[in-house]
Amino acid sequence: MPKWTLHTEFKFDAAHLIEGYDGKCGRMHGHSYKVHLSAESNKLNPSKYLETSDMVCDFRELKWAAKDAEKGGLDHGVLNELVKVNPTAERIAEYIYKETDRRIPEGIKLTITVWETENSWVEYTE
Ligand SMILES: Nc1nc2c(c(=O)[nH]1)N=C([C@H](O)[C@H](O)COP(=O)(O)OP(=O)(O)OP(=O)(O)O)CN2
Ligand SMILES: [Zn+2]
Repeated sequence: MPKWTLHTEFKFDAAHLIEGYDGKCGRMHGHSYKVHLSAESNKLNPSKYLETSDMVCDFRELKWAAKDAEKGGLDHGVLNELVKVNPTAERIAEYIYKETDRRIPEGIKLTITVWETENSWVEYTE
């Protein structure tokens, strides 16, 4: 069976605090988040910008979170307001997974990796 795996990376800057955290991370502060996203599929699909079935999904659909928070993304946003859960790296990765999954065709296996700092990252998949 054929298999395609897309990989893309992007960055966004955002503020957050971890609610209930006993320490410095409980105060509002910022991170330059890096996100790596992979999308695996056994078939190709049409997309918003291409009618023929020649893409797993459009790279542009995978990178929505890099957009300005005022334009539907997470960049320069306050994550506590945007993601509606306690914005640990784990929850941010889960949020990006769910939001990306609903924008792309069915049958694509996503894996999301979020770096909160250069040395600390989390991977999320379902
Ligand atoms: N499992 C998790 N642990 C922590 C998270 C998280 O999202 N998941 N988040 C934080 C804080 O957001 C904090 O800002 C990051 O902490 P840290 O890795 O310590 O980053 P620093 O840049 O402050 O690193 P130092 O080595 O302390 O300078 C904490 N834990
Ligand atoms: Zn933090």
